[in-house]
Amino acid sequence: MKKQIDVAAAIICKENKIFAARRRVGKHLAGLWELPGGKLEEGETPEQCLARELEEELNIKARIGSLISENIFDYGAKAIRLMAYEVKCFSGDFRLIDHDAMCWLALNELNTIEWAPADIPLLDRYKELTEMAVCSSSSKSNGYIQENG
Ligand SMILES: Nc1nc2c([nH]c(=O)n2[C@H]2C[C@H](O)[C@@H](COP(=O)(O)OP(=O)(O)OP(=O)(O)O)O2)c(=O)[nH]1
Repeated sequence: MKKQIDVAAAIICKENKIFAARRRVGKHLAGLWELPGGKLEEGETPEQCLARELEEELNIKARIGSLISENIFDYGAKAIRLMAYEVKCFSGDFRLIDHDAMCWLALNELNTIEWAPADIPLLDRYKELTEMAVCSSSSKSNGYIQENG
C-alpha cells in the first residue's frame, strides 16, 4: 500500500484575508499555491510541526489555533493527509525562504490563483465556516435592532 504522508498547513488570517505562498520551481507541485506548512517529523504534533515550519519557511512566530479540516489526497506518486489549522496570532515580518511568491486573499478572491488540488476542499470548508460565523453574528445584531410595526 502507498505510504500516506502527514502534512500540516496553516490558514493564516489577517484583516479578513488569508495568506498563500507559491511552490517554487523544482519542487513537487511547482508553480501551484499552497498554505504554508510541511511534513510532520517523527514524534511531532501537527501544531509543533506548523510552528516550526512557519518559522523556517516564513520567519514568523505563530500561535497555532484549531483544526479546520483535513483532506486525504492521492497525487499518484504519493498520498498526503493535509491538515489545515487556523492561525490568527503571529509576529515577525514575512520573509520568503522556501517559496517564490506570496499573497493575501479575501475569501471571495481565493479562486483567483491555482491552488494545490489537496487544498481546495479545505479552503471551501474554511469559507463555509467563516460565512456561517458572519451569518450568525449578523443575525444576532439584526435581532437586537428589530422593531415592531
Ligand atoms: N506545505 C504544504 N504542502 C502541501 C499543501 N498542499 C499540498 O498538496 N501539499 C503537498 C506538497 C508536498 O507534496 C507535501 C508537503 O510537503 P513539504 O512542503 O514538506 O514538501 P517538499 O515538497 O518541500 O518536500 P521534500 O519532499 O522536497 O522534502 O504536501 C499545502 O497547502 N501546504
